[in-house]
Amino acid sequence: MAEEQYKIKVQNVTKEYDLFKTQTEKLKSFFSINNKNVPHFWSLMGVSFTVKPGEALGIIGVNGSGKSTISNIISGIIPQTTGEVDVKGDTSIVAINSGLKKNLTGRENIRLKSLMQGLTNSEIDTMMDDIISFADIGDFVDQPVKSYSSGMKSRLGFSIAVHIKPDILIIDEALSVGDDTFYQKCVDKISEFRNEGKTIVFVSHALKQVELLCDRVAWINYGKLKQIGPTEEVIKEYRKFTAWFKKLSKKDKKKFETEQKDIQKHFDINKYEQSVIKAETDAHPDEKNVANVVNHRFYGSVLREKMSWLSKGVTALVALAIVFFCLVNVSGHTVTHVFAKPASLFKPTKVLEVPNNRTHKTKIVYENKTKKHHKKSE
Ligand SMILES: Nc1ncnc2c1ncn2[C@@H]1O[C@H](COP(=O)(O)OP(=O)(O)OP(=O)(O)O)[C@@H](O)[C@H]1O
Repeated sequence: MAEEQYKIKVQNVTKEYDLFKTQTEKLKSFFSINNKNVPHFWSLMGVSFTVKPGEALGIIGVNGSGKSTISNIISGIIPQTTGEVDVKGDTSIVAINSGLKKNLTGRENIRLKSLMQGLTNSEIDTMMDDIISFADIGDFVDQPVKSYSSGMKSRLGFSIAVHIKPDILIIDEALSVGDDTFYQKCVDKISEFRNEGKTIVFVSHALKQVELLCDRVAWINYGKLKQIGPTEEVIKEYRKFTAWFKKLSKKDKKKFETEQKDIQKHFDINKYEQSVIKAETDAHPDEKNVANVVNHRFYGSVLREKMSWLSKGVTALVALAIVFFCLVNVSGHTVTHVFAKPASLFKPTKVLEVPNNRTHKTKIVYENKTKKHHKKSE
């Protein structure tokens, strides 16, 4: 069987957040044996899909459903908690709140983002005027980005992203803040991008834009992939859902949302893994090692975000050793002396400088306890 051609593949991807209330709570959790009291939230509860080369995939869903989480994971901005993410090529993300450094000017941001994408300074110099002219932000290009409106940030971000010509362009709600003229320029640029056979992931609430720009759509619903398929079909179902939701009373809306969020809070990753193993074993009864393959897919490509007990122990030991050697250094004793007389760690040797009529100073070292003194040099 020929292997499926894809540009992006996400498989069994989850994202967990710890909902700490304070920084102290976060610090305490590092040292605590039992973290069960910290509430968890699963922004994604096992999402799988592929994006084919040259395809424009729309991602839709209500607020907080996990759209930005998945687009940030694909772009490599945040890591997934479990699952496999395979992206074949460079990505460039345009999002309202990502990518631009607010203390740098527009021009500096252009250079920084382009350098990060692997372009050389001379390539950037050649593109600079085009990027500035597309963004159309006038003299503001030499002002710090923190002084920009959200529309201006979006213009600059979009302009940089399309000019550095990535293989995959990810647009997260960035068109929603621009005005009509800029929006049309972006649509034209995206179409141009599509005609060049580049891959696009387009996250948006604007269903009309999605209909116009996307070949297929993924509907993410409270952390799960509810549906993926041809744009028309998925948008039709999504519209039915939003129409149903709008008709609910305020109380029922609240109840529905709370129920969904509760499912996300109580998601059990181990149960999910078992369900994937079962489904894959049922689908391929002759395959051996399904459990190992699934476990490797879940955890093989992610760094554990939480430290194991062994790592915590080793980190604590290293920290203690560093503190010990600092104290030994400050005390002025040798390590063997401190081991022989641990109390001396807190009784530093005194160094007195006695002036004399020679060209260098004479140091007389007094040991605290004995008050003996030794001439170190003369
Ligand atoms: N750093 C974080 N810590 C805790 N929860 C987070 C964090 N980032 C996102 N979330 C939660 O994850 C869920 C998904 O967020 P995400 O931003 O992906 O949603 P979205 O679909 O893009 O929403 P919107 O349409 O409003 O942009 C939300 O409930 C959000 O509160």
